[in-house]
Amino acid sequence: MTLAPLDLTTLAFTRGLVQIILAALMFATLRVDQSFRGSTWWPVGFLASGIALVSLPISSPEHELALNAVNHLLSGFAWAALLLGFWRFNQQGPRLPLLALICILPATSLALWQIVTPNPPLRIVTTALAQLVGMLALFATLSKPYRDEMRLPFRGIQLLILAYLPVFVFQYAGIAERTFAAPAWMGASSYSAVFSLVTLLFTLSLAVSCIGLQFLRISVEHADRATTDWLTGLINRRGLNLFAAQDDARRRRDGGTSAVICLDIDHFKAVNDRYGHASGDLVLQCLAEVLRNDIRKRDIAIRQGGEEFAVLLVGSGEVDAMDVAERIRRDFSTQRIDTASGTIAELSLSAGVAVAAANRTILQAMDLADTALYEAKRSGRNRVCAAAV
Ligand SMILES: Nc1nc2c(ncn2[C@@H]2O[C@H](COP(=O)(O)OP(=O)(O)OP(=O)(O)O)[C@@H](O)[C@H]2O)c(=O)[nH]1
Repeated sequence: MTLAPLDLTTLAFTRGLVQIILAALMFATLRVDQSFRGSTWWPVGFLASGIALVSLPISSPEHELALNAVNHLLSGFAWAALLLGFWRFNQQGPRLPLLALICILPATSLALWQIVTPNPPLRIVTTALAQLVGMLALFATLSKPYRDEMRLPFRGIQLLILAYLPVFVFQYAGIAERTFAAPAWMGASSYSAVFSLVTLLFTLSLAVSCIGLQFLRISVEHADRATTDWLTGLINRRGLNLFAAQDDARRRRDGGTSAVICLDIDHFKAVNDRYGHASGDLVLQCLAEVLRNDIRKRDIAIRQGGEEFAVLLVGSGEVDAMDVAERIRRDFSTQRIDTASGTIAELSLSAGVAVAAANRTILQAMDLADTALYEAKRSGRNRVCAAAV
């Protein structure tokens, strides 16, 4: 049994059309994302590669150079655009020398063909090299996802590249050496047709992965926003519940304590009344910054709402928590905030501290810290009180 030879040019044209349709689909679906991180370069890459393939069957002796140029330059640019998209998506800066190499290789191939000597193997190797460099650079980029949620899909695309790479190398090395190692039951042109179809599958999977990644990013950012306070960038009350549950589980498992500090700006209403609501917002942002500076990386600063804040000190006890609360109180009191209505000075806050242990959850400790905070307000403000045990 042998497979009937397939028309390779028609297959390449079909692949090109599919890529153009995929690019249009990407543009349409990814328009929902306002930041367009990565997304604009991805469809640009698929579009460029699609146009290069669609131009293959066009035969016009007087425009041969132009057609060759379109085909070569676009295929290099397509990989450069795809890579740029992944770098932007992964929050990495562009590596310009690598991009230049990917664009220059097919151009060199074209120049050699047109100016030096038409040499089919050299032309194929040089052009394929650009795609190979692009693929390897993409593989390397996917090894370092910008956040944990992307690890699994990135691994998936790496596997895709690993599966496609041998087919790619085998095909181009075979053509270049003119030693086509197609199996006996499959004619040489059938093998090329299989290669073409595998390439189509690879391209399709890559395009679907790009769309999937973009939607994953949007949903991850929505989830972030749901647990983040928009004004200060701190964790909000909903986020606190998640971290509190995690910390409770950790302490049940490993023992030890964690501490919470509840904080409330003193006479904040007077600040709003005197300097305006926008200036009040600056004070809230200023306290958020003080909190960020005064706690460790593993601790969590929370804006509970209004001018009420909290800090979860993971693995800490009361003595440490009292020190941190005192430091925050002191640092906040030295802040000066310039506003259109004058400089806001004499800022102060009150704080209450409590400890969560095996028999007390973070949220129960928060209630106790709140009572201690009330005590601090009642006894004159601008002070830190520990919860009565
Ligand atoms: N600028 C600004 N003000 C807010 C925001 N959320 C709540 N507030 C204001 O915070 C003020 C809280 O006032 P109070 O609860 O009376 O507390 P206070 O004036 O700080 O008094 P004490 O806590 O007793 O020292 C109110 O005037 C609210 O309008 C916000 O997001 N931005």
